[in-house]
Amino acid sequence: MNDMRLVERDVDTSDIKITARGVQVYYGTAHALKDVDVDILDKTVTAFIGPSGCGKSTFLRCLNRMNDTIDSCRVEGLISMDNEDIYDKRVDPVQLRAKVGMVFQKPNPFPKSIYDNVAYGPKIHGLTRSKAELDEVVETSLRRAALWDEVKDRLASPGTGLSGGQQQRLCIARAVATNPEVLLMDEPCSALDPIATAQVEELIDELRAQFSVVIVTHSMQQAARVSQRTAFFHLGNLVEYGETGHIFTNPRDPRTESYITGRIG
Ligand SMILES: Nc1ncnc2c1ncn2[C@@H]1O[C@H](COP(=O)(O)OP(=O)(O)OP(=O)(O)O)[C@@H](O)[C@H]1O
Repeated sequence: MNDMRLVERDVDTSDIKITARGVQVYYGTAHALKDVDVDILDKTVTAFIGPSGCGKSTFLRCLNRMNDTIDSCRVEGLISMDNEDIYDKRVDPVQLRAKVGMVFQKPNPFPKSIYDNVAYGPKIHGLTRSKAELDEVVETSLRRAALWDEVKDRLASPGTGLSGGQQQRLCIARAVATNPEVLLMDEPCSALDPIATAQVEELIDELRAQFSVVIVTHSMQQAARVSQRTAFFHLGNLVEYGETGHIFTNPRDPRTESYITGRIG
């Protein structure tokens, strides 16, 4: 961990965007997540770290109800965004996922043009009134994802024809096109080379000016580089949560220390 570049960035806000209280997740009878309490801050990057199978992705998927799509999965407890229960019967999960966007481990552009990949969300959610407005949203989103200059002359080409790093930035553009309030990223750089990883990390830092970003990562260096808050999970428990610099230099719990020093994992 000696080469880790610990960046002590200020957390710009203390506004809480998402609150979780007593969250339990079961897959059938298997208890995957146990009594998780956490406050996720607005305009902040929060990293979820921990050994494989500890429940990071499961908890991430709770935050936009992606677990609803898994038949065996049951979520208990309270998760609220801006003080509204996201599991309330009146909440439409499709609308929720426009507000809480997600980028997955493997870039997964739709088999459509670059333009249509980005235009898809605004179209289905009726966010634009004219072609000119939609064009503008597509351009702005591609610019926010630092991809515009590379694709502006081939917007009609298939998204799947881009490089892996470009495809992941296209997926980020697609996620930001619906103007989300939270962006969830599940190991977004694991399929990328170091250059594309650096581009996505830079982008994450820029995106947090506009909204809350939650990232699952296996790379502690990445967590230290991009996040201001870190949550360490172990065996389905949220063991420790706090400022990233603090978690990496002065963890309170011996399990956190063992993980960051490479003794468990
Ligand atoms: N769809 C599923 N059906 C059944 N069990 C699942 C499912 N998804 C995850 N699990 C189980 O829930 C537990 C937590 O898994 P999860 O994928 O959330 O962990 P993780 O920390 O994200 O792991 P990794 O770092 O390997 O991606 C594991 O025991 C896993 O086997």
